[in-house]
Amino acid sequence: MAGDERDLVLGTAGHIDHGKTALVRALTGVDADRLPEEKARGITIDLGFAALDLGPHRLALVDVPGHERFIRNMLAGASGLDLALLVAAADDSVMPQTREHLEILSLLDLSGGVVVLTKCDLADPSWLALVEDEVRELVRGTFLESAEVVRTSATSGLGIDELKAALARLCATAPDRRDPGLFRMAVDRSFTLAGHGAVATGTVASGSAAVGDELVWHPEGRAVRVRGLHRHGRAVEHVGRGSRAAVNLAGVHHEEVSRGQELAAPGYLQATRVLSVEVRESGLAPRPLRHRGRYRVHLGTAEVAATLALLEDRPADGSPRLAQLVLAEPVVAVYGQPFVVREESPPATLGGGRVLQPVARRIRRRDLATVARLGRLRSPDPVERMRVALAFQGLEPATDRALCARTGVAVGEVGPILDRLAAAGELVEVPVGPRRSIRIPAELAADLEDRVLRALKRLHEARPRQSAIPRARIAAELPDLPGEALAAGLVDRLKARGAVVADARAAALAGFEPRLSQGERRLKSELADAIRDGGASPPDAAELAAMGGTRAAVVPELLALLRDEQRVVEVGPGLYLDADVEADLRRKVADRLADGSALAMGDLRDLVGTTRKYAVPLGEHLDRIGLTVREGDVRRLKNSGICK
Ligand SMILES: Nc1nc2c(ncn2[C@@H]2O[C@H](COP(=O)(O)OP(=O)(O)OP(=O)(O)O)[C@@H](O)[C@H]2O)c(=O)[nH]1
Repeated sequence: MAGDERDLVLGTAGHIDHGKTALVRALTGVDADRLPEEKARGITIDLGFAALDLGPHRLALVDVPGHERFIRNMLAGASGLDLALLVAAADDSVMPQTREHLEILSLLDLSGGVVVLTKCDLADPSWLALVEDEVRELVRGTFLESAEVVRTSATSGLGIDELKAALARLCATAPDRRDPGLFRMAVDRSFTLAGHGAVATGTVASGSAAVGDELVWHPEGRAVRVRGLHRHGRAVEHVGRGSRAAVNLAGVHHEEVSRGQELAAPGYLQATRVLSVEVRESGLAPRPLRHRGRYRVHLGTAEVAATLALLEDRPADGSPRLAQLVLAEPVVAVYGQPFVVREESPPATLGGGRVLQPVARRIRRRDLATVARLGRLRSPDPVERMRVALAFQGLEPATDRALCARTGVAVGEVGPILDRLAAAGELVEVPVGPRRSIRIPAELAADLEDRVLRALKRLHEARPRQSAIPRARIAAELPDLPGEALAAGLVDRLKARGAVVADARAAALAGFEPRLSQGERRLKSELADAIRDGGASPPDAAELAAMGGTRAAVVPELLALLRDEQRVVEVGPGLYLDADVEADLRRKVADRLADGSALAMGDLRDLVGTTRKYAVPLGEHLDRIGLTVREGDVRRLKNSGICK
């Protein structure tokens, strides 16, 4: 939400027992430790939630566990945070999970926060000054470098008002996160509500949802309906970005819903097992990331086993490397989404990064051109990212919503960017079906056109006697193209720039001339003569083949050549009439039927002076070309004017 009223998500971070939960209670009055075991042991095991109104701003507080063993729960809570509340207890100072949480929040790309020295009632001022120095040293060079440091005591109430004031200042000044405009929520908890069914809770990462909306439940990809909504415990009609939401779902059983799954607007996300990413090593990592290393990847609220495929060597400056994550289970992600890489045993946070391709194919390290293209997705320029995403997309159609997920461009800006690219000639429209077309990068269209030209060249070489190649045959030569419409569209583009000559049926490279031997040329004119001399009773296929003698095999090609030269007309399978004879036939039939009369088969036979053997296919030919229509045993003129 822009301007002076905002919904933001703030997460606690810090070592076990450093007073995170007590601080949340002091700020909001809510005990975020809700599990009986948490209360019994006095530690946070899973995520706790509370809301804090700060004047015009509303903060959703996520309280995370500090214990090392529950770091995966911390990671689930840390996804989707805008701001951090990093705590260090005054009597304990900086401890291992203070460092690890800070590192994880840095990897997750948080924009800011407040540092809190808790339990200040337990330390004297000189000690406090030392702890504050240590904490300031810790955050140097991180996103909290310029964060305010506030001293508090949950026991005495010291500093709680100052902390609220600091948080209000932070809400007012934190940079706006761009909202792609489509609903998305990672599920962090699910339960059943008697009489209402499944409820999934989470932090709304983007967009908004209203009661009655249809959403998709991922990674299953099933449609579900929003039956009811709660925001911070109150029934509401809709929830938006930055809210803690409980979504009552129709269409799914609560036992099926679990942490790590997501709810999203239809058409937005697509489940995948391969993500292209950029990844960097954590400064705290005890060992480097390995190519083909098996790790745990934390993405959203999901935690999935994955193999890391590094696509680049380690850059000297420590900047992130291009890589792919091959996941053991499908996940959903969007462009730019941060993730963390950990190892189970011994447990350690090794690194993290952001997603560049939320749906990817495997890329080989030695495929340098593709690796370089992937690198271009790092661009801060949305137009460049769109270009690259479309190049990767190739011929697969993508909706604006899918492109939004793949580029991080807000859904409303996708169309205008595509229009701009099309206007600049960078995108061209090609047909992919009878009434469907897609826009593809001009570069890809040029590559495809090149492939059509090469296919035509191959086909001409294989059929030197054929003046043109049927469009269907050209399409068959490029089996990976989706459907004949695309091949036909590419032929038309080539025709428009004069590289091929084509009609509705067939195409040839511009300047191609069929090549015939002397004997073949002679045979061709003999065939033409025989067909002409046969009049309306020309030689049939067997007779024509017999004329070929030892060259019988090339007869069909020579006939096709005569047809392409419009010297003969194929009136039935293997049955050719001289072009003049065929025109004469049409004229005679048209004249005869001009008065609306009907023509029986015997009449047609007598009219053109042939036998029944020929009259039947001739009649069918006249129907096929639209001159006549058959009504039972007779034919009538379909409409006038066809016969010229
Ligand atoms: N004296 C004093 N004790 C505090 C203060 N804040 C918390 N404590 C105590 O410190 C202990 C741990 O506090 P929690 O708030 O549960 O700590 P936590 O960081 O949430 O712990 P985990 O979530 O399990 O990591 C509890 O016994 C609290 O009563 C404080 O300001 N002063």
